[in-house]
Amino acid sequence: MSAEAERIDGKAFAEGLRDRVAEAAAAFTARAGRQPGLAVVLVGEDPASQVYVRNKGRQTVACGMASFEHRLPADAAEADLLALVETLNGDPAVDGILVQLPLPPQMDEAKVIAAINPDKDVDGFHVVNVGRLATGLPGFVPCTPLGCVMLLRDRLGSLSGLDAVVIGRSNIVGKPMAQLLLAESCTVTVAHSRTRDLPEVVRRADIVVAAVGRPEMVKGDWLKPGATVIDVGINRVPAAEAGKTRLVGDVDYASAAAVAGAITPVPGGVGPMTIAVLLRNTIVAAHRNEGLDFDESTL
Ligand SMILES: Nc1nc(=O)c2c([nH]1)NC[C@@H]1CN(c3ccc(C(=O)N[C@@H](CCC(=O)O)C(=O)O)cc3)C=[N+]21
Ligand SMILES: [Mg+2]
Repeated sequence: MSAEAERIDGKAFAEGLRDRVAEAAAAFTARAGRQPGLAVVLVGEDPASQVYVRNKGRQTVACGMASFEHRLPADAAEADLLALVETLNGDPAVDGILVQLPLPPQMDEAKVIAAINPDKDVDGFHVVNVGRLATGLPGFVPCTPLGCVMLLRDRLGSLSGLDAVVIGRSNIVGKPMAQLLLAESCTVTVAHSRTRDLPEVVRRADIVVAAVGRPEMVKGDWLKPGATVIDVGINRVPAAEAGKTRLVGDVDYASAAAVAGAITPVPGGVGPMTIAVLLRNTIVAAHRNEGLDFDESTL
C-alpha cells in the first residue's frame, strides 16, 4: 500500500503568482506612467461565464491593473463585436484583450480571434501565437496549459525525458499543452476520444493531463503508481441533494489519489491558475507594448 497522493494546491500557487504579478504591475506603473490594462469582453448572459468574468475583473484590479469590462447582448451582430475588438486593438490603455468563449451561434469564433492584435492576445488563441508556440518563438501561451506546466515544474523540477499523456486535443488546452510539454523535453502522447485502449496508454505516463470534459473518466487503475495527475476538467454534475450541483474534474479523484504521486483537485487546482496566468500574460503584454525590458522568468 502506498500513501495517499500529494494534493497539488493550485489555489495557493495562484495566490503566489498573483502576488508576483502585483509587484511587477506596480513596477510597470512607476516606469510607464500608467497601469497595465486588461479588457474582457462577454457576449450574452451565460451564468458561469458571468462568474468567471467577474472574478477576472476583481483579480485584475486587486493586482493593480486596469480592468475594462465590455458586455454585448446575446443577439449582438458579429460586426458589433469585431468593431469593439478593433477599438480595443487601437486603445493604448489596453494591453490584453480576452473575448470570453464560447460565443453565440451567429458569431464565427475563428474570425473574432483572428481580429485581435496578436500582441494583445493574452489568451494565446490567435494563429500567430499558436505558430509562435509551435516554432519556439516568444508569444502568448494559452493560460490553462501554461498554468499546468507551472504546477508540474513546481512539483517535479525538470520534466526532461518524462512520458506525458495529454487526454484531449482541443485548440484551447490539449494541443498547446502538448506543445509546451514537448518544449520541456517530455515524450508526449496526445490521446482523444478515438484512442484505442486509453487505460493502457495512460498507464505508461509519468505525467497525465486530463482535458476531455468527461466527468470522472480517468480511474485510479489506469495510472502508473506515483504518476503526477493534472485535472483540467470543470464539470458540473448533480449533487446528492436534489436540485444542487457540484464541480468534478475529468479524473475520479478518490481512486486516482490512491495510486498517483500527486494530483490536482477540482475545484482549487488548475482553475485558479488559469486566471492568475491571464494576469501574468497581461503584465508581459504591457512591457512588450511599451518596449520595456522585463524578465518573465521572475513571475
Ligand atoms: N477566452 C476565454 N479564455 C478563457 O480562459 C476561458 C474562456 N474564454 N471561457 C471559459 C473558460 C473557463 N475558464 C475558467 C477560469 C477559471 C476557473 C476557475 O477559477 N475555477 C475554479 C472554480 C470556479 C467555480 O466554482 O465555478 C476552480 O477550479 O477552483 C474555471 C474556468 C476560463 N475560460
Ligand atoms: Mg476529444
